[in-house]
Amino acid sequence: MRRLSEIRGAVRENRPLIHCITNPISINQCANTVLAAGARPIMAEHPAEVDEITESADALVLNTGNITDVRMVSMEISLQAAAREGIPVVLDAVGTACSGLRRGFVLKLLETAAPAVLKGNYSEIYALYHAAYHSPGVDADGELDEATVLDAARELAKRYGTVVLASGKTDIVTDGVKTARIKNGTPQLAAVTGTGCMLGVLCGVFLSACPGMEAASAACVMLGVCGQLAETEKGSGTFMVSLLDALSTVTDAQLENNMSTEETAL
Ligand SMILES: Nc1ncnc2c1ncn2[C@@H]1O[C@H](COP(=O)(O)OP(=O)(O)OP(=O)(O)O)[C@@H](O)[C@H]1O
Ligand SMILES: Cc1ncsc1CCO
Repeated sequence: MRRLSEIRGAVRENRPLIHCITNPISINQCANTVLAAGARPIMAEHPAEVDEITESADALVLNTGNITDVRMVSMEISLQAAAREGIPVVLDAVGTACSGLRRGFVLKLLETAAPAVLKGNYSEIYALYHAAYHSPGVDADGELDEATVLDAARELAKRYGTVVLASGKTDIVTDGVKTARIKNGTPQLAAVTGTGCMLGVLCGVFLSACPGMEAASAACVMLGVCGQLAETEKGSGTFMVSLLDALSTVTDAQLENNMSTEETAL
């Protein structure tokens, strides 16, 4: 992986604009995550303005956590604008394991234009590969093992010509040939809502500075290490505040010293 310090330095210098069409559950913590990383968020979603806004952005993040008719139209318009202008896209496939509507919509977007990064938790990525798989809710099904998800992620990466990020206890990032496993993190990240969405916007931030494999791996290291630094016995509220504190204050040395990654080429 290119040095995380170089990627972060480029972000802080360029202050990229990150257009996010996302869900109201985690929208505020996502905007703050983008700011903490040194970039600028814009969370616009009106269909009549998103073409213009995507056109002026440095990366686009589409998150299906709370799709509505309006957001679906806006995401299609923005995806077309990004493809036309060569703007990198993260497609965060939230809820694809629990809803046929979302699954069909994400597959349609994937056919329209390959995103730089296709992201989801283990269940969401597996559901995009295996049509019959279903799991209730937006959290990952604890029964899915890493090897099974890695196979699905590799196949999806090859099929759509994208980088796939499957998040979980060990995050998997693959382009279908090379694979990175990031072992940073804490179970507290899964005990508060929206940390997967935060991971998605961090991918968008880093995509403005480097290609998909590096951007997705850097995002996993950043969120995972900051989660470790934020660990607390006080509870979920304090953890979320400490996580944002860590995202905005973490040093390159802390990231280098705490990162736990393995890279393999098939
Ligand atoms: N058991 C765990 N141990 C360590 N880190 C974890 C664990 N579970 C999840 N994480 C980390 O939490 C972050 C979010 O991943 P997760 O797979 O929980 O997302 P998600 O299910 O999409 O979350 P949400 O739906 O709440 O946005 C990632 O950085 C991941 O590495
Ligand atoms: C709880 C929840 N429901 C839809 S999106 C979301 C935030 C985490 O994905």
